[in-house]
Amino acid sequence: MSVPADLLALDARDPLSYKREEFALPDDLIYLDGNSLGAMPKAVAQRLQHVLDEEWGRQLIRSWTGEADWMSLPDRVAAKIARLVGAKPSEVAVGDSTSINTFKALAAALHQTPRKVVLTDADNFPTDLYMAQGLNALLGGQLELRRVPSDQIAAHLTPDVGVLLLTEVDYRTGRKLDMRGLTAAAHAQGILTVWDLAHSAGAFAVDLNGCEADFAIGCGYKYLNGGPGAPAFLYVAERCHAAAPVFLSGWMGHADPFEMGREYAPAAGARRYVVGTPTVLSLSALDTALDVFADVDMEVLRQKSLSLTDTFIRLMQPLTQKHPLTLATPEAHAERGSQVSYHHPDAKNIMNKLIARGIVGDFRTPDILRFGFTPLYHSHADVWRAAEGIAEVLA
Ligand SMILES: Cc1ncc(COP(=O)(O)O)c(C=O)c1O
Ligand SMILES: Nc1ccccc1C(=O)C[C@H](N)C(=O)O
Repeated sequence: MSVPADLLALDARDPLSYKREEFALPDDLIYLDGNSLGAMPKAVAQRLQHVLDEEWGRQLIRSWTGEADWMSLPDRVAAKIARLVGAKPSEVAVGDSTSINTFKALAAALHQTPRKVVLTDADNFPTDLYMAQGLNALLGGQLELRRVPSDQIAAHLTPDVGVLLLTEVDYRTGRKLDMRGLTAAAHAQGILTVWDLAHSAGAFAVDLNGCEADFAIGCGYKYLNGGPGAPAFLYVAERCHAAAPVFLSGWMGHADPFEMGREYAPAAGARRYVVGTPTVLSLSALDTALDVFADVDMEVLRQKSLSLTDTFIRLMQPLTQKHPLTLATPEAHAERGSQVSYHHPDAKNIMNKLIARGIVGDFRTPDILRFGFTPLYHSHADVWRAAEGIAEVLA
């Protein structure tokens, strides 16, 4: 069997098809895991070679301030991410991991309210829960981490809740929450919001300012393609800066680090949330990876993402009749991120077989088969080939 004509026609008029060329991806692989580790933009290799040979190798310490200007690299990367998440450049700080930024955001948010309850999704990504637990230990156990199923969040926005900590797109099911509606409902009860955009940033247009979000965090190595362990980001709405203290007050977030003053004084804007020395190699990789988005209209990207996931769900539908396979991802576009997941009792074994055939997705406990779609490098033909391979493995 070969790729059906209707899918080839969709690919023929795909406005993003030229983007595939910008990525180094093995031809014999259908890589459906850009939601865990994004593929490598080819330009990153050249950029890193330049950083090694010239910026580090020849210019050495002069690169902190010279042409390379490593000191401002976090801010330059922040400006590129800000465009993708609907924020002002001065509201985004780049560096550290998502986990650490979750700690910064949660600590700063809790400081702005006398309330002690953190409301979260019971199935939130583990690190979000763990960071809240660690912060609670630091605060002497005064917090209550209240976990409820995601469809009951709205009903639990009660006046004792101080902070709402949510991941916009669920890493297991791919279900997308209504960030605008939940943020407004939280604010109506005097609750601050911390949104984890790990599976949102770079997957579709995020509108933090439009949603009046207070705090957000996100990953650099998933849909932003910044490479393994890429720096993460923290968003703090401008109106929260004055009241959001910098607890991890490192010298690189100081207003004038080389003044070497004895007292901490925050830098302007979100730069204050940068802690220590910028990780230049990984920041450089992320900086160049973000250039892939420079000419991309995020609405066009979203339309293609939905077309890919719609196609996958349609092609998989007959398999759900024949096998103990059930769709875990909402079919409504407004409730879907850029991944599609299924429950299957033998999910782990099936995913291992798929990976052995070059169809790379994820198994997630307890029974989830997860497939991530990346409009920058997937075609509808890839979706069809993936579904064919899955059908053969299930058979
Ligand atoms: C929702 C979510 N938050 C956070 C993380 C990861 O955080 P970190 O980069 O600190 O490992 C992930 C994935 O690893 C994730 O899916
Ligand atoms: N950072 C990683 C390191 C190793 C293996 C996976 C990850 C992931 O990012 C997993 C991802 N957060 C997920 O949604 O499952």
